[in-house]
Amino acid sequence: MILVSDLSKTYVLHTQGGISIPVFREAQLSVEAGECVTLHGPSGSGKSTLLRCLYGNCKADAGAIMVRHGDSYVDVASAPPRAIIDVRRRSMGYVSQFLRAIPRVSALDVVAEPLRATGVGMELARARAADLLARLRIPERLWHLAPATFSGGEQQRVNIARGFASDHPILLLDEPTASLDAANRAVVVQLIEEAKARGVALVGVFHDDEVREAVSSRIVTMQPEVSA
Ligand SMILES: Nc1ncnc2c1ncn2[C@@H]1O[C@H](COP(=O)(O)OP(=O)(O)OP(=O)(O)O)[C@@H](O)[C@H]1O
Repeated sequence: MILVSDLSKTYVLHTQGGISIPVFREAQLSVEAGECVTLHGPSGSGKSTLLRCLYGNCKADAGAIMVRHGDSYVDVASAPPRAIIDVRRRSMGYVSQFLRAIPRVSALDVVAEPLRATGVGMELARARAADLLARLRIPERLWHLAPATFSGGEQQRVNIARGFASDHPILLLDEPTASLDAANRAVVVQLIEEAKARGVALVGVFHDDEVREAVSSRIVTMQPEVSA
């Protein structure tokens, strides 16, 4: 589902004297349907940067990121924005650490939106959204409110529900359980297991050792690059 080859990334801090921060060099990664590959390594080793490159949010300097999109592949590292938007709509979801709350849109519709974008009717999309919000223990009285005023943990759970509501065959998870309690972490582990069973290819970063052990089909270790 994903094939990363020879991917290199160095950040250049143009506003700070052009200092270079090498993050990874000629990184390789492949992810099959039905597995959850975990990126693991010390803080600063580039886990989030690699996830952002996979999603097309961060431009690599060299290399390719072939992502399965319908019957063909798109190289996210070089594709035009229009192609990346289509990959995100139909093939690849992303659960970031923080919810980007949209003013005045209810939690239910925030969660239903990715499904609506793939052509699913409002009623079905909202029913699926309600099911996920209930599983993630968001009280029903909050479903019709915009999540901007929700607690950090509630916002994160809405974000997770949004990621898992869609039927994307690829899902990227950037520390989805960072501010959750044990009961909610267990729900996320369950959702990941169900996604694997449906054949979804997942790539994730999990700081929680127990969650990482529970969900990982494979663990890929990343090491910080040393400046030349
Ligand atoms: N937007 C950016 N501009 C410049 N440098 C950045 C940027 N984002 C990350 N970095 C640098 O790149 C390196 C890798 O950061 P990244 O966030 O990918 O690491 P990580 O392994 O996810 O870390 P953590 O476990 O702490 O979240 C770090 O040294 C960081 O300072």
